[in-house]
Amino acid sequence: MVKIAPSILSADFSKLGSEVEAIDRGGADYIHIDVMDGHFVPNITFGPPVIKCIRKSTDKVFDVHLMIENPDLYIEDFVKAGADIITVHQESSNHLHRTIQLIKSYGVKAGVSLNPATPLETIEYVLDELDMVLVMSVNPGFGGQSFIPQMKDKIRKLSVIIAERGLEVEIEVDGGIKLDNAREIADCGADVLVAGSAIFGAEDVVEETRKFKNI
Ligand SMILES: O=C(CO)[C@H](O)[C@H](O)COP(=O)(O)O
Ligand SMILES: [Fe+2]
Repeated sequence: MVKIAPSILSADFSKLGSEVEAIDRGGADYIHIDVMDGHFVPNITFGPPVIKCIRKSTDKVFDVHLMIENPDLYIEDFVKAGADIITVHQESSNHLHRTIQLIKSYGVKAGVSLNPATPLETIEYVLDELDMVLVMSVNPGFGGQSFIPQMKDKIRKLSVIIAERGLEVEIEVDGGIKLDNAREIADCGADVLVAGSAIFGAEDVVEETRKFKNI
């Protein structure tokens, strides 16, 4: 069954604890946490202190999506704050293999994310080191953008590569996922669907999370 990872990027930050409790109650598998530094992407969100605070609100898996430059400098801080999966961008690391080893050295899961324009070939030689590949289906930086349709082909191709190589790497897809395209994206081979504005923009966040779980 496809996993659902609501992105707190679109939550009401003035009540972040109760927003996280709501997606937990709705059946979220992962809590997707978007960290932006104003350099790698043209937006700034939050860092380890905020993550440490919301760690008290749920036991669910913290799926931390780092959209930052020099990620190696901050991995330890995110682990200490409560991250379970740490995903870095392929485009943000000069020594991606080293960054992946660093993440795994702390006993947490390692993911690599690809911007829409970045080919799958760029992770060919690190794929067997990974727990997750995060396929960005919008250009990172903001919630509420539209799904880029060409990413369906990318998800399908990645799914075939993972199966052919006999790997256990989850495919997470992030950006522009709504109730009306979620099934189709899952059918392309996605294991985890991120949804931010679609869930937190709804009247009833618990109910909307449940609807995603039931697609
Ligand atoms: O990483 C992200 C943006 O860079 C977000 O996780 C993503 O965009 C989710 O928001 P939405 O579901 O509203 O598109
Ligand atoms: Fe994200």
